[in-house]
Amino acid sequence: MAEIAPSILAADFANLQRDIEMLNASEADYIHVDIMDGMFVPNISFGIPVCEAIHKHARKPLDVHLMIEQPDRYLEAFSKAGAWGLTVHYEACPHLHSTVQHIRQLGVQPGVAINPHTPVEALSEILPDLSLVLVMSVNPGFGGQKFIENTYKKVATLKALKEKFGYNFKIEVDGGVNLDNAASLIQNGADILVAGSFVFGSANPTATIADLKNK
Ligand SMILES: O=C(CO)[C@H](O)[C@H](O)COP(=O)(O)O
Ligand SMILES: [Fe+2]
Repeated sequence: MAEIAPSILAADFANLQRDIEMLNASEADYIHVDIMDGMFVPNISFGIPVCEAIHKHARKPLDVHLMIEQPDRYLEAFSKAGAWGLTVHYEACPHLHSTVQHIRQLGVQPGVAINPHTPVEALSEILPDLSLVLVMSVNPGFGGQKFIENTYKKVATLKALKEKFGYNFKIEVDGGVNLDNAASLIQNGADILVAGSFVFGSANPTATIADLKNK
């Protein structure tokens, strides 16, 4: 069984409060909040005021995924906007250790995300400092993409490192997650599954969250 983090990116933005209330009443463990700047990724999603608005109604921790360049500029603002966790991209952070320490100093759980082409081994020196490693199972920027199969191997490698060194970080998988790949992801070591379009595109999102949770 894994924890579930539905991605609000796939919600109906004109009915955000309604969709947050649905998540509050569901078996979701977190609300995944995708921030895209049109620079690190080609798409723009939403920013700090929307994160604040989500936080006002959410009764689940906000798992904030920053797909932005130079994220250090905005860590404090997202922390004040209610982030429980702040995940930055390895590919966007030349001073990753400093960025991670900054997140922790803000009292927020630090996470690092890796794109599909980035090997898990690139994180070896930072793993002891992390609460979360987010493995992108699609190229970041858009919901509704096809799951990349190589993700299983990366999750298994991370799990082996956790066991070998006794690290505490959770392994989160983000992109194209559905009921066809959830069980294998969990078997390979995933602790948290992000699902956007599979949840919000289903006829009964509450039941879909429960189905994913009970895998
Ligand atoms: O970070 C993301 C995209 O960059 C999203 O969290 C992810 O794509 C979730 O959406 P879906 O489940 O529809 O793939
Ligand atoms: Fe995400």
